[in-house]
Amino acid sequence: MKTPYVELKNVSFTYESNPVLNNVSLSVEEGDFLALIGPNGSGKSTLLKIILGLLKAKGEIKLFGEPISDFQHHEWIGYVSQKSNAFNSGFPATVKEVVQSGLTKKAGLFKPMPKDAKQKVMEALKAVGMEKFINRRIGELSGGQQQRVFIARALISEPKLLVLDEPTVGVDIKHVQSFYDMLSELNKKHHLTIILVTHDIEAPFNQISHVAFLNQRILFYGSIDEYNLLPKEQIYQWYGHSVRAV
Ligand SMILES: Nc1ncnc2c1ncn2[C@@H]1O[C@H](COP(=O)(O)OP(=O)(O)OP(=O)(O)O)[C@@H](O)[C@H]1O
Repeated sequence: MKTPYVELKNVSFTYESNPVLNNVSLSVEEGDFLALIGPNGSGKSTLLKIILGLLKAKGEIKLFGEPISDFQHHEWIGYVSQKSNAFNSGFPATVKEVVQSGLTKKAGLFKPMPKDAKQKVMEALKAVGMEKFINRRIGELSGGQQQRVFIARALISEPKLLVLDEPTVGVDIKHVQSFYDMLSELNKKHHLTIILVTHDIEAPFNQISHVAFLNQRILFYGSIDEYNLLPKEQIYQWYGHSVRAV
């Protein structure tokens, strides 16, 4: 059996006196495309921060087979946070500069850029369909385009696992499908394992492989085929009153 990239067993977390995660267990294997879904405030971002080592939780957490406390290869995990695409039009950095800044994770802040930096920037931009925008100012792009640039920035350090927190926030509704198509291509063609956090249960899930439904605890975890067999009313009920069945 392959070693899971992420393995959580009975993970619990409390902010001061506010319990947020209760006995969460799940695993992400190489090649998976996992959607972590749940309503606002259900603990999704907190769980990601625990996986990224930014918050310390109770329970067992292993990354690439190692206990998180021993894990050193942080460059294996690319992360794009929820509010990464909040630039105003006056922001001076170009797409090239933003993507290239992702190389410092691998090269180290004060080391020179590798000689093939430009080529790597181009490859990362091609993978997200943004190569034509290399010399544009990041602030002049749409929310969805900026999000793609931030994914390219994460890809440039050649991660094995890409973690995306609500990547379609700020993406125009008519571009959401092509955004998911791009992620699917990264998963299938570039063999990238992906964890995607979203509170959107209407997202086009046809390209993902697994779903974990979180609301403080895991209410469902399984393949997309198993998820699709769930009665819609059940999913809406898990969401509480924030979403109505159609
Ligand atoms: N730094 C913090 N200190 C205290 N409580 C926090 C902190 N960050 C989040 N919380 C609380 O923890 C709970 C879970 O928050 P979290 O951001 O993990 O949820 P989420 O599922 O990602 O929500 P959303 O979909 O709205 O982004 C919420 O009740 C939130 O108010």
